[in-house]
Amino acid sequence: MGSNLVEDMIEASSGVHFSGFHMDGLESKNIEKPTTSPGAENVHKQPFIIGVAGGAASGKTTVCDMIIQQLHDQRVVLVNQDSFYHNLTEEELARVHEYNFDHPDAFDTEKLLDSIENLRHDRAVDIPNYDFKSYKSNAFPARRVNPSDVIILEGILIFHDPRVRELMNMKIFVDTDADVRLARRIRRDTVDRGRDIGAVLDQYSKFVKPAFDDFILPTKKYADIIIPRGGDNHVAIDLIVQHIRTKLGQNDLCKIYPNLYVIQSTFQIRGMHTLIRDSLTTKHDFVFYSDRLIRLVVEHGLGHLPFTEKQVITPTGSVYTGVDFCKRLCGVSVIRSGESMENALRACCKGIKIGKILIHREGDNGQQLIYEKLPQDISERHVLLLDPILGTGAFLFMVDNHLLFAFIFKYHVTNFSTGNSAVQAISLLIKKGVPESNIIFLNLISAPQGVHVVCKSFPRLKIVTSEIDIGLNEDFRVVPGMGEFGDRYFGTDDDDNLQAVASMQLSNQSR
Ligand SMILES: Nc1ncnc2c1ncn2[C@@H]1O[C@H](COP(=O)(O)OP(=O)(O)O)[C@@H](O)[C@H]1O
Ligand SMILES: Nc1ccn([C@@H]2O[C@H](COP(=O)(O)O)[C@@H](O)[C@H]2O)c(=O)n1
Ligand SMILES: [Mg+2]
Repeated sequence: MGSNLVEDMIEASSGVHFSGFHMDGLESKNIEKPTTSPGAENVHKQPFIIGVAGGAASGKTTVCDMIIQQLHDQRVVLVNQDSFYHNLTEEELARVHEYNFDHPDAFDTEKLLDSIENLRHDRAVDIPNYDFKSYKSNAFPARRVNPSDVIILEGILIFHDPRVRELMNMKIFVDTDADVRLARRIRRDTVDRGRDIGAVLDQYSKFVKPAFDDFILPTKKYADIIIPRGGDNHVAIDLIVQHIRTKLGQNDLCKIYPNLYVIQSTFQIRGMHTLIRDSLTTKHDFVFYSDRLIRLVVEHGLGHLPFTEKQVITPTGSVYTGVDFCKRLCGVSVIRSGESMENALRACCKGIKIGKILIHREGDNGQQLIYEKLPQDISERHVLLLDPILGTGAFLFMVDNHLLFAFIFKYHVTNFSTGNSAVQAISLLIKKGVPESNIIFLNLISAPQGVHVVCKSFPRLKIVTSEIDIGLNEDFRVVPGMGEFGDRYFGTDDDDNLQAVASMQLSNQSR
């Protein structure tokens, strides 16, 4: 590629671009469109959903009760899978000892999904109160459950259906020895449920044990946390409660995507954001405060790199056990805005190699022209991908049964210099052999739409950002945003015009 062409493209990339793929003709395709009303998807807070599975009488309910007790200042609701047992027919009731209550088909999973969907959308639901004595789910009045900050789903087979599993932000498996479970079950079923010990043992050997081996135990692999000894394991429960508290204090998107990291907000950080977002801020101040913020994001991103232990001798002759920095690193900036982050990276990582990527729409046929200059051995390096704004999303889709990098298009109008190019850049890095888990994407501001696309498409990559904005406006620009980052940073915006508009808006507001 000739240098003139590259220069032309860099020049062109400072304006608003229609990249890759046009909306025309797309309406009929079944492709999710981004929300155009700013923040629509963000206004409603998503609950933190915890799944608790394990064998019958393993201590699931006990663990849930302890979590709820410790989260006393949060709105927490427990939804038990038992509530969704099918009602038995007269025939089944007559031969209840032959009914398998431990099989996945014993539950009305559609109804459970429906209830959770309602709770997630802020609607109260009526959950049946199952009666283990009469085997009926309508023996008692239903329980009214209100939307909450935390929803705990508990049950022997709560991890069985992938649709239920996918709703969960955290999955816990209570792992208790089979003999302990059986002993507890005998006591519970004879004392609390008025059953005969012979029937309890028959049910156990005929249904409970085989179902545990066939359906419950195989779901243990989905657990994020396995708690041995159930409610006796106070350390595990404390850690879980701490984790939930952290997640509740975080941006909603961090609860959904474990690969998204928003740096802890402080008044200093808010102050810097206030300055760079202010349309009246001078170029000099914009660059100064952007640089400060970028430095923080870079330092935070570096904290996600692997390390090795290292011991040194201090001047007092003592041993200090510390860590050695990860050596095989490289930065990659997405031209042009990403270049504003290079200095901060160089200041933190002496002599770091920095590659560049430019992605440009060529013509109207959706072709992408990609300029890249990357280190030869990039596949062996951890990559810090630099782009200050993650704006719109993009979609991976199939064309003629081929899912290829060349077919990754943006499906709507976007500003080329903002984050949408991230998906193409990441795909290019992966195509060059960089493992997805070796990529850390650093930016200052992310729009939820961009986060959804990047985090879903690349779940092993990490995004480190300093603030998540409300959304995108009808022009697919991040709002509240900060305008054209590249233009403001490199001084190619029409300052006078911008400031005149802002002053006019301010004076209108104060009238
Ligand atoms: N750590 C424990 N020590 C003693 N008994 C326990 C313990 N955990 C639970 N139990 C008892 O065992 C029975 C089953 O516990 P539960 O929490 O209801 O299990 P699950 O919900 O998994 O069926 C209950 O009677 C409960 O009181
Ligand atoms: N009518 C019923 C319904 C269910 N069971 C047993 O309950 C167990 C699940 O409940 P946990 O609280 O122990 O998780 C399951 O093993 C069923 O066999 C029942 O006995 N009668
Ligand atoms: Mg229970």
